[in-house]
Amino acid sequence: MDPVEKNGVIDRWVKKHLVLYTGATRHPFILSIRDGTIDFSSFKRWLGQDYIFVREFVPFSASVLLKASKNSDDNSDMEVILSGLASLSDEISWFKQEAAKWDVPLSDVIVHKSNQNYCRFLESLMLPAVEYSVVFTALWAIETVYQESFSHCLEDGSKTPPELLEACQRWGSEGFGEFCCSLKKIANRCLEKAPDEELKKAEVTFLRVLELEIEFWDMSHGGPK
Ligand SMILES: Cc1ncc(CNC=O)c(N)n1
Repeated sequence: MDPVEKNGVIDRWVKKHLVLYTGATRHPFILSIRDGTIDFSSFKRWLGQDYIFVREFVPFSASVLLKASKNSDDNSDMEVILSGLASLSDEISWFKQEAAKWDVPLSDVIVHKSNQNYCRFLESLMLPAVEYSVVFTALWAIETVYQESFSHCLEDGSKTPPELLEACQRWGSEGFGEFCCSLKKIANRCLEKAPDEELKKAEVTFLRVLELEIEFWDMSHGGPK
């Protein structure tokens, strides 16, 4: 493929896989937050499981940072990833505080199968052999699903319960949106230079993230286990 055709790879993939993308970013769980019908027990289930996920997401982000320091041709990549890592520290504190507020005991959360699958997938991406463009695509997709989902709950006309506004602002804020925009630019730059085979791998990884995000929402939204 010539370089011109590869421009805006991410936008092309989002368009090409719009049904799955929308499935992840407009999931019934998110729509129930937005229309105020959410069952708080679902939110609590999500909170406990996401705390475990985020703890696994830290070493994943660190592995992307390590790959940036070795492979990237642009120094600013590292700064973007580092700022993401720094906010994860704050995020872990938030989860603990929020869990206390909702009486969710984080010490004895049983890891749900869907969460376990997702964490295993992150582990597989941490292997040194996985290309920078592939892991960066995953990083962009993971963050963007949350950004698109939670910002939807803050739009005009949404009836998000006040108790959940803080959670929505964490990922739905303008600042997080800008962060995702920076991730997208870097992902596009890496993908433009990637050989076709690597590009294919990155696309498959993108689709896998979307599936895993949908399963994660399903787990939160579903009835008691
Ligand atoms: C399942 C899942 N996907 C994406 C995010 C957002 N990234 C870090 O917080 C998250 N917390 N949980």
